[in-house]
Amino acid sequence: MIEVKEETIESTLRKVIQDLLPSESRLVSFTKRIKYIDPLHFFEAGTNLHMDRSFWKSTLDKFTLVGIGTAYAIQANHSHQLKEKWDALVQMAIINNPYHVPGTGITAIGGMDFDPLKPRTVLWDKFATNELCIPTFLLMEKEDSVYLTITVYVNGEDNPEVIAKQLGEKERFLTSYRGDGLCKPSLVSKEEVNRTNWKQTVRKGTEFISSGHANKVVLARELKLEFKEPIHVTTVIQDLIVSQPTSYIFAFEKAGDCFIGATPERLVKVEKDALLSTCLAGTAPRGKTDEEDQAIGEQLLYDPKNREEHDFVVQMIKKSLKEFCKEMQVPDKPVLYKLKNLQHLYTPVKGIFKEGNSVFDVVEKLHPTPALGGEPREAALQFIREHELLDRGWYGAPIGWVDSNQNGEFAVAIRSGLLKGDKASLFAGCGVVKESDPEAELEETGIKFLPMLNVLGG
Ligand SMILES: C=C(O[C@H]1C=CC=C(C(=O)O)[C@@H]1O)C(=O)O
Ligand SMILES: [Mg+2]
Repeated sequence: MIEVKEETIESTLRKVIQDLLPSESRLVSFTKRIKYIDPLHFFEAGTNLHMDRSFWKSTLDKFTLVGIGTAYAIQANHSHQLKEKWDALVQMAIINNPYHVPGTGITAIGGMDFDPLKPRTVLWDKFATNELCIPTFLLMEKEDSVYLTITVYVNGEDNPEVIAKQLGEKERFLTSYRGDGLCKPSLVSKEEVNRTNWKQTVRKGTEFISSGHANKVVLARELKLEFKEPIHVTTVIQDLIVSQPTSYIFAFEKAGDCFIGATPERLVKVEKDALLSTCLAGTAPRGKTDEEDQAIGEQLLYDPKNREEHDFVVQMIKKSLKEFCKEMQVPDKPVLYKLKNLQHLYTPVKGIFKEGNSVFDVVEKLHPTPALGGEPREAALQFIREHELLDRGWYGAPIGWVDSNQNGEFAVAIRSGLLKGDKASLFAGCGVVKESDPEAELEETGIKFLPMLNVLGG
């Protein structure tokens, strides 16, 4: 990667393009600090330019990314190819970024299939098996500082003046847009897909476990929704930010379809040499009063079935992260993680990241953890592939971002749904262990639909 400093887009492009052969291409990026603008205005403005959009927010870190358009998309059949392709691209890139803050310089946002071996249905036809999108315009907000990175893929025959002018016009539109046009969705129908069959699948899961084939299998189901008019994505994001302040809010749009959610589950965060991960499994509802809520929480903390579900995740993450960390801190007991609609057992993991590894290596090693796949992984995946009546697509898989300075964060895409115009599919799963009761697991998945269902007017 070549770093250049203190030039305009046009002068940088001119120099880069004149050195390229007609058949050669380069990614060129330019980061600057801009005055405060509302990230949701910027996101909404993207629809008017008919460009795909992406969104990521970690409310706790006061960190937001909004991507508009696609300067370059990395698609791959296998997740390990993402890293190879990303490294090759960044190595050749021309990066003009005087700031050493995560989420500046070339930054990509993306996700992947939960299980690339499960045959696809039309539901997810717009989404690649693995995809990283490097947006043309990327807004990064940290605390109250806002940065804009403009990235473009040029070849030796491009005209620097024309490109710079077009980018300038779009930038002015995106950064000056003020209309929010918020519009609440009106739900007209709701269908729990295969509700009865799903309980039978859970029963099959417990039999599979009792007969010694696995210890845990995570099974998911789908809720189909229909609306009066196409769902307004910006409104959904805004409502998720307000209702789920302790979750990551994400949205990834592809040719009009949008995968969106509010997940509490961090898979991995890498910033310089600090690594963070999360074990999240074991669930109970919130109480209606403080006393009831505390009592439910206490019960969850000591409930053997939920502790077992949780412990498989802790053991696996601990074991998997050893090779990546010089030091690691993992508390030996979970605490409660409270969300608006439910509470979880939670064990945070902290480590000192060993040099020479990347966030992609960790994602590949961890996915799927027993919070989404099961234990042991292969037997659980085989069971899910054969018996789950659902195309998970990107649900339950890593979703997140990475930048050219090796920072990045991926969450597990749960509490999510796929919006397709005036229709939506929501997904929710639960950890099935030997003692699982199908009716109780059905109820648990029912609560897990709520973060998305509530903001969609259900
Ligand atoms: C699979 C989901 O949740 C996982 C994460 C936390 C708790 C879980 C549980 O208690 O079953 C699940 O393992 C989902 O929300 O769709
Ligand atoms: Mg559970």
